[in-house]
Amino acid sequence: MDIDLDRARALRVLGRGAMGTVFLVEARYGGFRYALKVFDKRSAAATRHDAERRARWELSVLSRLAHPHLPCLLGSAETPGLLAWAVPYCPGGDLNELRYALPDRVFSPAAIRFYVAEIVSALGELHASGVAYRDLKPENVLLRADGHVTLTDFDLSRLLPPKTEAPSSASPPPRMFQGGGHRPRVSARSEIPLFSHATKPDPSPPAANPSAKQQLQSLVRFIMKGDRSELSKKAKSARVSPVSRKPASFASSWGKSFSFVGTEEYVAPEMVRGEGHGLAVDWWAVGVLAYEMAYGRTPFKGKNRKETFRNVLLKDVEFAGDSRRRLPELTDLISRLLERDPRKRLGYQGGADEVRDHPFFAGVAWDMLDVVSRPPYIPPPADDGDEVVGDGEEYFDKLH
Ligand SMILES: Nc1ncnc2c1ncn2[C@@H]1O[C@H](COP(=O)(O)OP(=O)(O)OP(=O)(O)O)[C@@H](O)[C@H]1O
Repeated sequence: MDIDLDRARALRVLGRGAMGTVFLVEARYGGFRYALKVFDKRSAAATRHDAERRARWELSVLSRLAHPHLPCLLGSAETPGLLAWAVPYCPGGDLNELRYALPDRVFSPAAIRFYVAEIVSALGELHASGVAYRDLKPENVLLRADGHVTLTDFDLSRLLPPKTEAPSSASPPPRMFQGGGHRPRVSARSEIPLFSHATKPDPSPPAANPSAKQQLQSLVRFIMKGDRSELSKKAKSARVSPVSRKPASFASSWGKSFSFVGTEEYVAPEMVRGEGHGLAVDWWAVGVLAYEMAYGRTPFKGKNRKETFRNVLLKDVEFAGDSRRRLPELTDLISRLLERDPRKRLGYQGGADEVRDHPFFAGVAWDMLDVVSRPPYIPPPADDGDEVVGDGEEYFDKLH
């Protein structure tokens, strides 16, 4: 479905990444807000590292997602110079920002259980569809207004069948990628008339239309003079993103990728060794994330990248103080996720269900995470109306 920018105004820039700029956009009628990610095909970054292919891949993945802790695609638009898509707005910032706001910069075991359970649930859905996320880190875990989480940033994700057997003509393609994808659950949000027509997401690249084209060209100009102060503030707490955005190698054997992507402190040993990797890299990253939430630092960080990778391959995970005694389940979960041999790692054999069954998650209502679990932190009501950047309103008016 095409984005109808005639019904929208840009409020501010939410974030800027390697793949584009994300705006907070408000529907002119009804006031519904959503995030609009804009990829400028002609930017310097876009011409490097196969970025356009990654942007299209991200859009294609989003168009098929339907899970409470994964973003759903609200709409998209394309011009010769731009590709843009809308997803629900998450006003609570990300898990990294939240951790930095905590007095001792660590989460309680209960909060870790809550957030990691939702992340495991989201990864389980992605893996069931054959997609390895490959970029799990706190900066990519966004907080919704109700305090539940949503993963963002799918450009490094990759379609990988769950196991590494040779391809068989009898094996069906992963369910998300069968014949146009499955129809997402319709959320209340997607029924709001933001867009010119409400149909199920189109997995193919969106068609350009003249009006959207003009609007988006102007949007690029708006981006260029956008407010960077908000962004530089945020960058301080955020790790620099992926280690590499080289084109993914498609010379991969079935079920494994040999590309090297991710954020260095979160990269799994099999990826460092370059021996090919599968979905288990995401379970490794869950272990790193849980460790960072519990101890306020990642387990393998070195003085430089080389030392970090050496640590990933060789260093024993240190559990500070008496945490093995105080937090035996959490310590065990982290140890089993940070198993260097991917075949022995928790989640390798039994997928997300194996992780869900770990004693740390005892009592978690997996089927009703979104309903019965009380988030440890509810973001204050967003006051984004006061933060309109530049001439956001006039800018959209000029488009007509
Ligand atoms: N739905 C959203 N709601 C609120 N903020 C968002 C949303 N989506 C993205 N952002 C903000 O925009 C930033 C950049 O988004 P995203 O990570 O998708 O872009 P990217 O170009 O792929 O980034 P990266 O360089 O990390 O790959 C995020 O870190 C986040 O701060």
